[in-house]
Amino acid sequence: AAAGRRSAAVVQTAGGTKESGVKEAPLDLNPPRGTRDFFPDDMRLRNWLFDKWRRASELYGFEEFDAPVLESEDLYIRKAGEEVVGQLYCFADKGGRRVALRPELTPSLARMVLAKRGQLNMPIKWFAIPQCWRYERMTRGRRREHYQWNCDIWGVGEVTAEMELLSCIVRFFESVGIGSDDVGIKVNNRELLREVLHKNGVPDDRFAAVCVLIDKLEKVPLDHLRDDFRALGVEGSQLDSIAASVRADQTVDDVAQLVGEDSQAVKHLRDVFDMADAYGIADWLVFDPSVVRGLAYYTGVVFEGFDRAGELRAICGGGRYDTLLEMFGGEPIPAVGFGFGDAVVVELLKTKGLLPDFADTSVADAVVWPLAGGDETSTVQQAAGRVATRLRQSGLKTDVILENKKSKWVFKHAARVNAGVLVVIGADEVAGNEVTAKRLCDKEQQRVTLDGTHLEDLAAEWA
Ligand SMILES: OCc1cccc(Br)n1
Repeated sequence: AAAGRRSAAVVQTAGGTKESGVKEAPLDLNPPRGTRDFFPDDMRLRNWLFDKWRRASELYGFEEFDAPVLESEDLYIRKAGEEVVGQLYCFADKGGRRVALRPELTPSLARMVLAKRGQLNMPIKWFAIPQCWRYERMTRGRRREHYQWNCDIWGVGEVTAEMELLSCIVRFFESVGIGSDDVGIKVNNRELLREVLHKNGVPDDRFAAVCVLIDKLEKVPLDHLRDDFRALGVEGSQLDSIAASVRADQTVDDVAQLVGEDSQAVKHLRDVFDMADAYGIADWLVFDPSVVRGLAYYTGVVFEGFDRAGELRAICGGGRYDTLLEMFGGEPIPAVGFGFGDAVVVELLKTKGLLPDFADTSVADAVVWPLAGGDETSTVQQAAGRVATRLRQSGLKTDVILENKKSKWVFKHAARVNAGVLVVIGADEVAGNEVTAKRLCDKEQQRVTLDGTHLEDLAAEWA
């Protein structure tokens, strides 16, 4: 098709292809707006991050799962005014079905649990690293996709589930060199807000939508949201009292005075902080009654990782969502989980000088170089294929020089892929059923017979 753009455009039609002679616009070489290409250097960092996420998950006994990136739009139709729903990347497919690129993973997980209800060993401790999507007007220049590490525990109503998740997050941070002086985790309990709403006469069916608005208070002044609160029937002194209850500068004792020490919400919060020491995460946790997170379905403890320098957006977040299955017509199962995006944490690692250095990545242990170009090209290239196959079967990452290259190029390439040994095969070597192995760190070399496993042994030693 690119060739077609240079001469005459070749277009695919129902009856095949035809020359149209019409010059098409040059192909846009950028990825679609808001998306990223991952060239090998980018992929090395992504794989490194995902590996750290996977190791933390497996350390805590989570099992990996996944679901389609494309889901029925119905999974995300919620009326609480959430940003993630307002930015749904949705469309009608060729069958006229309303579908959406998943903006988050939890609804897919809920669908899977409901589908297998009664057949799953509970509790579920599952993790995934899905690519998630949103369709945001690019005026804000933000991404439309990110990879988000998710860990979820289903079937446990106890605070122990929250502790598993919070400490799993901390272990990840520690595994990449981030400490509790760099990052904290704000912890709150939406049940507090529910109790405050009850005290202020706000009907329970307004709870989710009020939480979504309260979440916006972090970025938007209360006066800018009064109309939205009024639309929910929350206004005047009632609103001021609710806004006062979520002020960040309060302790658990302060809110206990507000809602009563016998409050379940206060008890659950105290349990989290009381257990934090046992999990080695007390230094990381900060009570913050202003944190409610932006998802409508959270019902209990919520939490949010933040950089203590206050320069970045939330690093991760999550919470308890005990009634989500009711949204899908099922009997509720207690659940708690978090999402951890791949963007902010990389910014944090950059500012802390903690990004890994991949310069020494071993792309190949050995490079096999057939001295092609003469009458013997085919012979030496076949010999190279046999030698490379033997080395690969012995477990050595092996690259082959695929065309006639000058020595300077070959040595530069071998250095770029950080190979330890160069195996040279010319007509002489073929005739003697040998190869010449060169150790690249000091240029020591040996003629090695291809009989037996001498080559594999030496290459493994020199790789
Ligand atoms: O954090 C909300 C979100 C959802 C999907 C994609 C991106 Br980028 N961000």
